[in-house]
Amino acid sequence: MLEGKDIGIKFGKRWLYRHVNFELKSQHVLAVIGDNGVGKTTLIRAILEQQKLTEGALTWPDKKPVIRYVPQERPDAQDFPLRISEFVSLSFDQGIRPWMTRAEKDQIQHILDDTHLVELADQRIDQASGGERQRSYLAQALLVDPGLLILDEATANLDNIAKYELMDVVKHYRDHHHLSIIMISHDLEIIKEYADDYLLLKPEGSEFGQVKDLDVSQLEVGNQDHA
Ligand SMILES: Nc1ncnc2c1ncn2[C@@H]1O[C@H](COP(=O)(O)OP(=O)(O)OP(=O)(O)O)[C@@H](O)[C@H]1O
Repeated sequence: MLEGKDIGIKFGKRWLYRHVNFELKSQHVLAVIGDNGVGKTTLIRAILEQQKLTEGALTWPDKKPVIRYVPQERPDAQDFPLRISEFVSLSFDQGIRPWMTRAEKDQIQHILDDTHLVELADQRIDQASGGERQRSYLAQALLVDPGLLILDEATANLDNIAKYELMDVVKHYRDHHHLSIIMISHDLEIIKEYADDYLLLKPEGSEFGQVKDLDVSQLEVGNQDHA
């Protein structure tokens, strides 16, 4: 669904990387990995058309899908005393209509159910736990039924139970809603469990392949569990 061909990004005189090649297959999970500062988020910004490539191209062989981006933390979510159900519903474009239709309410209910948030629907998001907040960001992203979901270190601050809970929801949507996923992660266990392919970014030459063939010895030791 997405092809990156000979991508290079340069800031000033410094190349972050050159000759980056990868492919995101439909309903696959692509893990983008690499050391801190190598340019993982910059590549995501390029996919979101917020960053120009210096060379190479990103192409969508079919129609470009609806894309939703889930970051590690959303400081804006903390600024308003919204209930989780209200936060999730912000994805709807209601225009000037202040109420939700029956169909929209049903969709919210469905997504809250899938993300295990039904009992927390009236909880304020600024008072929710890290795992509950991440599931709320995910629910908001999934509400519009995207074709591509981008997770930017979405599990980095979560404990073992919460991160597997979150990724199981993502996996369910991948399997049942024709969803493809790009995830930035430093967590090798999560990558091995949930990702199909990997793109290892390195200034001296990037590598794309299947996770089952990933040689973990070349990754920075101790970098797995933090952002
Ligand atoms: N607009 C910009 N102008 C100049 N330099 C930039 C710009 N955007 C990013 N950089 C630099 O590019 C490098 C890569 O940043 P990026 O955030 O993409 O790395 P990352 O791999 O996501 O890092 P981390 O794992 O720490 O989140 C950094 O050195 C950053 O300072």
